[in-house]
Amino acid sequence: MGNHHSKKNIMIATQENEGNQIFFQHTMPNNVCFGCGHENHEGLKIKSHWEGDASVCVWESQEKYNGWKGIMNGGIIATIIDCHTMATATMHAYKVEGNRPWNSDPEYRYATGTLTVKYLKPTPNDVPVKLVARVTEVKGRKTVMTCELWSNDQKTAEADVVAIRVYDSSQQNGDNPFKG
Ligand SMILES: CCCCCCCCCC(=O)SCCNC(=O)CCNC(=O)[C@H](O)C(C)(C)COP(=O)(O)OP(=O)(O)OC[C@H]1O[C@@H](n2cnc3c(N)ncnc32)[C@H](O)[C@@H]1OP(=O)(O)O
Repeated sequence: MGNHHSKKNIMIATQENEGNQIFFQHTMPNNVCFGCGHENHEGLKIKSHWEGDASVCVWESQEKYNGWKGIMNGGIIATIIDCHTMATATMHAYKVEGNRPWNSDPEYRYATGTLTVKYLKPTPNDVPVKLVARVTEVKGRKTVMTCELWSNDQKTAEADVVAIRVYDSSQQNGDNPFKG
């Protein structure tokens, strides 16, 4: 059992650390989220990483995520922005605490408080998109971010996002709906 488990972890690490790139989501086991969970086999499986102070996600859509034919569905755009920014808020919190790993204590979890997307141009659904998020403010349990969506060299959407820290293992008392 123990061996089986560690083999599985090794396999995940090999598959997912493409090149030497470490993606935020690959340090997050048991993540069943539709947008970013690698345990959600029907999900979008986005992958985010730091490029300096910005977090970046390159994601390739599929035909089933069309809005109008050939144009990416707006809800899917909101979903990838949501997941990329929640992972960014999470990893930023760990980064400012000495870049400690996600599986170290205390464990923090974030949920979307507010997500405002401005759709600027149609986003082609048949070329990879790039998300670029930046933390603009951390205040109490809130992390405020901007996120841009780029298709080729065109910015097709921009978002303002507020993530709220909804779980802190050092403060946990009683039930927490986000701990499941
Ligand atoms: C680990 C990485 C993997 C990530 C995977 C999962 C990513 C998935 C992301 C999601 O889809 S999460 C699901 C969608 N979001 C939710 O279900 C959240 C539902 N809402 C809530 O549970 C509560 O409304 C919430 C926790 C967001 C806030 O309630 P609280 O009672 O904790 O907030 P409180 O009233 O104490 O306010 C704390 C601060 O947050 C601010 N705030 C509260 N709700 C807000 C809101 N909705 N938007 C923006 N700011 C908000 C509030 O103004 C205040 O700021 P200040 O300290 O500056 O005064």
